[in-house]
Amino acid sequence: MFWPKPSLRDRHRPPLVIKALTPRLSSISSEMAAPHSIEPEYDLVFAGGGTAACVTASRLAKAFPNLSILVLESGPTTEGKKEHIQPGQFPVHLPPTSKTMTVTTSKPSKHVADREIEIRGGHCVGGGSSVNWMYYNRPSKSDFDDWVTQYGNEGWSSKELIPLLEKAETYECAPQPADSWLRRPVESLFLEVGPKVDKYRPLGTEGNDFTANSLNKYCNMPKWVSSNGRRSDVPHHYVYGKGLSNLHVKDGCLVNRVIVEDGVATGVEYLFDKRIYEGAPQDKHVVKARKLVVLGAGAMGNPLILERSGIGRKDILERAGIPLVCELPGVGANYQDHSVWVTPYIVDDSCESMNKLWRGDADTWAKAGEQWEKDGSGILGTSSLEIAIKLRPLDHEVADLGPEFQPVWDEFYANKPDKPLIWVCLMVGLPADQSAMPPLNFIITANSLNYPVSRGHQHIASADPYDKPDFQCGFISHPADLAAHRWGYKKSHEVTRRMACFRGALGPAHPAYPSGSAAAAQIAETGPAPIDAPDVTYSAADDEAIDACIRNSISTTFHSLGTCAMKPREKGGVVDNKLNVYGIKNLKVADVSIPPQNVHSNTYSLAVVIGEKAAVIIAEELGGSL
Ligand SMILES: Cc1cc2nc3c(=O)[nH]c(=O)nc-3n(C[C@H](O)[C@H](O)[C@H](O)COP(=O)(O)OP(=O)(O)OC[C@H]3O[C@@H](n4cnc5c(N)ncnc54)[C@H](O)[C@@H]3O)c2cc1C
Repeated sequence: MFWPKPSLRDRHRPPLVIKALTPRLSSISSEMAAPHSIEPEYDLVFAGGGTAACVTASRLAKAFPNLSILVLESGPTTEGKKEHIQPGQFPVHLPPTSKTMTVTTSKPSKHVADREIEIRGGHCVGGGSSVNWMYYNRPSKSDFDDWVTQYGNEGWSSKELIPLLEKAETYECAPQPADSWLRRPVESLFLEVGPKVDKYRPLGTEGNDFTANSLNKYCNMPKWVSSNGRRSDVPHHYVYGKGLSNLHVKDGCLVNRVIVEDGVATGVEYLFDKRIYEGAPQDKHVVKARKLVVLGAGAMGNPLILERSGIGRKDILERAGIPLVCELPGVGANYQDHSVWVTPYIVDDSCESMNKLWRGDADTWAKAGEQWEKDGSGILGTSSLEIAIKLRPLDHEVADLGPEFQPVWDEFYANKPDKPLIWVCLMVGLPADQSAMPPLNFIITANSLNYPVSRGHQHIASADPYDKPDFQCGFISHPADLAAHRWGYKKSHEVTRRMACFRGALGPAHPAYPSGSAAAAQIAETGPAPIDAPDVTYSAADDEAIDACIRNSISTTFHSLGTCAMKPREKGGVVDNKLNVYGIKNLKVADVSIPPQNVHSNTYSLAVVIGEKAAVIIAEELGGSL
């Protein structure tokens, strides 16, 4: 969810790297010269073997046993590896040295205090589903319906997509047993204190029901973790061991470009990824696709493959020396994420947390490992993201967000009651390098903006597939986004500072208020405020301090999307409602690069539903059904 890099003027902060956990990464053989033998031709070829691609490919492989399907994934395989199975291990994928994640660095921008923000993405079979934080959050109905009413994508309404999402769902969200480590005291405290602090926002039971009923309630949230404590990733549930002999998933295969002949995609060019298979020869190979090429390289990968194939904005291709095949200016535009402001707090030792595990404490690892082996329970069996509130300003609160936000409210939110503005979640631990910090007990609250107005882009900088792209995340470049984060922080802080376990805000990550203000006095407190204490009052100068802190700290939820938008070509679209790339036959895109507009939820569920929908579309075109 976050992995903030200190700003240039904030170098004193510790580098946020979980060094202690790094050695646990599995090592990947560097000796194989030709890691795979790949046939010269398949019926379908997938470029990228992430979340959505694995869903689509496996559904089709099962429904059409005579169809040969190749999936080329640039990252390593995940089969049977504990770091992809044990939920509590998710932070091991985050360090900069990780081979299971890519890091894409956004160019510095004045909106984020000239910082370079790093965005991580899954880089392994299963993509994000194999490394993410497993928080299960569903979009709202209107999120899908907007794709039809605003962008003309027939077939993508909530009525059509929700059954597909439910088909994929196997998670269990029944109440947890009393002795479960899930819903620990600190989380119960948040759920208990929240409704007392804010009389308009009660305790709820279902945070995830597609409608306005989920909003403005303090709720338990489900996770992509099964009752036996296993990560619900896509490959272990759709691909590995499923007897799909016609589905060939090859790891360490980096797709360079799509081969287009006379306007038809006929295959892809790939090479063995030297980051996975060190020393592998770097010559390029071609594999033909008899029927279809499907891009599933995600919001970060697809624009790069398309542009290297000559499909994209003319000036970008010219700059990289790539001949134009199809002019499609929308490729790589429209980049979106859910920007997040993570605020750490110190809590007392009564709060059982993940901190010792994530600091690499050997004893904690040994005990947690033993317990997990026994029955999948304990801290290795959870991702520790269990509760949330989806905040939507009430009518009397909208004015508090200020004049920059009002037009956005009027245009986007006012008539869509199922759209929250910010979701706040609490994590019982600080998933970052704590080696330079005192061994205190930390929790974090994370305030994520659901529908940022700000946009970024992802483009190639050259024709070299290993080159760093020209990436701009665009965070808080629109003032309404800043206003929304400011409001969300004030709301969640009122709850956290009243929890009995509260022992202070972790200084550098919170605003540096001007001395003498009420906010400055409050932020220095080292114990809980009474439930009936007045809310903090903020002066204009305090708000400026908050804004500065947001610019200095804002980060990513790793929910990159929208860079190959499904909308009309003349409006910057890249694919039509059947996922066909405009201007090229036999080429589709199927993953979270296609949403024309954001959804409020975390994006694993979105990737799965897009994968399911893509399978339905392709099955129909193949003359069958699922
Ligand atoms: C650290 C992290 C935490 C997250 N936490 C959550 C969470 O708690 N809950 C939630 O709902 N969502 C979460 N997400 C988001 C969610 O996992 C992703 O949005 C989703 O998995 C994206 O699916 P996708 O199919 O679009 O792309 P991906 O799953 O990213 O798949 C794209 C694949 O393509 C491969 N690829 C890229 N370029 C090439 C190329 N040229 N050749 C071959 N292969 C290529 C990549 O290696 C990758 O495996 C998280 C994501 C991350 C990274």
